[in-house]
Amino acid sequence: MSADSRLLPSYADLSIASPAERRSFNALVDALRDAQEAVTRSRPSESAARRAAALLSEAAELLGEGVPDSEQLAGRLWDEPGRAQALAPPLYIDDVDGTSARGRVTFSRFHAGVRTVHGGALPLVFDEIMGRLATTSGKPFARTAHLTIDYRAGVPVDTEVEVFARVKRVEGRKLFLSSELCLDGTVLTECQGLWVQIREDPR
Ligand SMILES: CCCCCCCCCCCCCCCC(=O)SCCNC(=O)CCNC(=O)[C@H](O)C(C)(C)COP(=O)(O)OP(=O)(O)OC[C@H]1O[C@@H](n2cnc3c(N)ncnc32)[C@H](O)[C@@H]1OP(=O)(O)O
Repeated sequence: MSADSRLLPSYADLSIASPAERRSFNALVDALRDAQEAVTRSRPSESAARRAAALLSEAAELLGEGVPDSEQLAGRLWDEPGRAQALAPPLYIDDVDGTSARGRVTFSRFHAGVRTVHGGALPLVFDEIMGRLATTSGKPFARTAHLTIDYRAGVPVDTEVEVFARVKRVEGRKLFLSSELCLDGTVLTECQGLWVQIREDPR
């Protein structure tokens, strides 16, 4: 896959892994997402639960103790939807320019509370799209300082919803952004956010 540099944050480093390593690691994270969802949906027999637990433990053992976080790939494959981490659902970012961003996401039962998406899972997506918007188009590294969420209506699982974000104004190092998650033109959840460009890049 050839990355569209317009969609990537200023700090994305695509040279951290070869194309083959990227593909195999991304497939591993996809399998982890599938396992999370399968566990959530299942009601296994005692023996099936024990067998599945043993297989998952074997996979964890195979992966070993890991590398220092500066070398990890999880969360850093910026051109992959979900950037190879399994905490947040994969966000497909379709467009980002200097002032707005647009994407799509499908939550599944792993992220559900009672029939609708859990209120703690939604900020993962807002932080992702607004964070991407705050740091693309040549903007320097910035951190999330403040988020306010309004839950207008429940977000359904297993349904693709659209996510929009925009820069409302910039005051020095402060970027004020807003974002909303919509289904068929109806706003389900909205978010106001403040990103602050840090004085010194720590990376
Ligand atoms: C899905 C999971 C995946 C996991 C896979 C991970 C994979 C890994 C990949 C790498 C990922 C990289 C992604 C990076 C993005 C983060 O890391 S975001 C993480 C969450 N955010 C944080 O941890 C931020 C913690 N806070 C801070 O670091 C500092 O407080 C900040 C936000 C940088 C600000 O610090 P500062 O520059 O010293 O700010 P300061 O000079 O005090 O204030 C500047 C201005 O901002 C205002 N301000 C500051 N904070 C606030 C606030 N909270 N409210 C209102 N105003 C504020 C001040 O009032 C001030 O305003 P003015 O007086 O200038 O008008």
